[in-house]
Amino acid sequence: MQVDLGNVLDTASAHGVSREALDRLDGRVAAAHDRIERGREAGEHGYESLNLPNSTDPAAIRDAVSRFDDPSAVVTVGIGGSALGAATLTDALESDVDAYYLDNVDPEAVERLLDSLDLASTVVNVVSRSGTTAETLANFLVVREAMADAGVDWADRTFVTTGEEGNLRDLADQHDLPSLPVPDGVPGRFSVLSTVGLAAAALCGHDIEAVLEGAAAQEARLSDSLFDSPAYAYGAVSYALAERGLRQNAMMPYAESLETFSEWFAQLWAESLGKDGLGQTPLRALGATDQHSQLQLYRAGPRDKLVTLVRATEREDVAIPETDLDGLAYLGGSSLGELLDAEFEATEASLAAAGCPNVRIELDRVDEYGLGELLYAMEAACVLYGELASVDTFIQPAVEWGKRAARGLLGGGDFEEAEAVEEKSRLVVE
Ligand SMILES: O=P(O)(O)OC[C@H]1O[C@](O)(CO)[C@@H](O)[C@@H]1O
Repeated sequence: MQVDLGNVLDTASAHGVSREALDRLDGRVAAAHDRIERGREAGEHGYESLNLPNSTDPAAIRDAVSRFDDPSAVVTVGIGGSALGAATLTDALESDVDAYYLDNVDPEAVERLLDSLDLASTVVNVVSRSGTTAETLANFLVVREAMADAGVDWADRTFVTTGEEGNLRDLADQHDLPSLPVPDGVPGRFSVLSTVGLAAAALCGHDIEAVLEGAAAQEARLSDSLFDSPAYAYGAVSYALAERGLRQNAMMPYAESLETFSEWFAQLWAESLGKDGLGQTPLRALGATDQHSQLQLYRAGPRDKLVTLVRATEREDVAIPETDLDGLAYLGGSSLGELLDAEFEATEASLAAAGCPNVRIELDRVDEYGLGELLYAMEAACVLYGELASVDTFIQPAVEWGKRAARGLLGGGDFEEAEAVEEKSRLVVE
């Protein structure tokens, strides 16, 4: 995996992040790296996430899921970090096992999915670090009843990943369900390289060892200089641009297989760095598709964005047939992959020509190893950004208000937030 900052330097006159500015910042990167390494050594909350390539035991995961041989489908019931990491892996990789995610409580979508499945050959993979998340537990209760109604022994088809305490742990112990622990010190959004993200991947037959090897390769590149570590180069330049007002980051992979990766990145970047009025808002885009929807804004709208372009340099390809249609000869005989690469490079240059900084991230392939590299590098980039911005990267207190309000509205307790919902002003125009 490589990170190319060239277009940031080429647009320095528009935002000030020049080579000299990066050289000055590199001193702070060294201090931040030192802090991160001390946190990793001590197994501190959050920093422990960066030890996962070496601490996760793929054999234990394989052993735990081995009872489910040859499922037709795996339904992961989890939300946020308890779904997005696994989904990034299974949505990017091919498998004979269909992987689905119940990471929302939309009744129509849940019913549609359950009606479409052969529940007798489906594995239900319930994941919750806290074991108390309302959406996850509600969905699981619905899935469990659907299985019972279909005459399927749900306890025989359910696998759990959760903490030592919580409703889900109680339920797993009560019914002696096969389970895996979530690792200590690893926040949800940093848990893809653990039992949380890898159980579903193992159930779908993916090479989870290769995912960890790719991650370990980027772990080995962490150093006290951004010029030696692709992860730190990305984290440092994103921070430096945000400090200069570019507080939006459009993650734009040029691979359909990486679309879910952008969702995973959005949680990582938003929930980790969105604090104290700071942060960098992640935008989700897809190349080449969003050249035809969002690029106008990126080039000619507010000068407040970094665009991150991601691609794989090796992939399957499809030839474009020769044609005698007028004006299309330039396409005939080339391939969709060549066209996609031309679009990628043209968009990169078009952004730079408009003074919009962009970073190129290149993987060899979208495979287990490449995904391991990418996921780990983005996590390390986020941790470094958090250090440079002096925010607590590993907490997310702002999400609790809404949870209390929703619970109060459902009679799950006396929460002042629920009252605030009731007191909302109304100016309805219809
Ligand atoms: O794994 P859990 O505890 O169910 O939490 C799910 C998600 O909800 C959050 O706590 C936010 O509400 C995320 O940080 C987390 O990834």
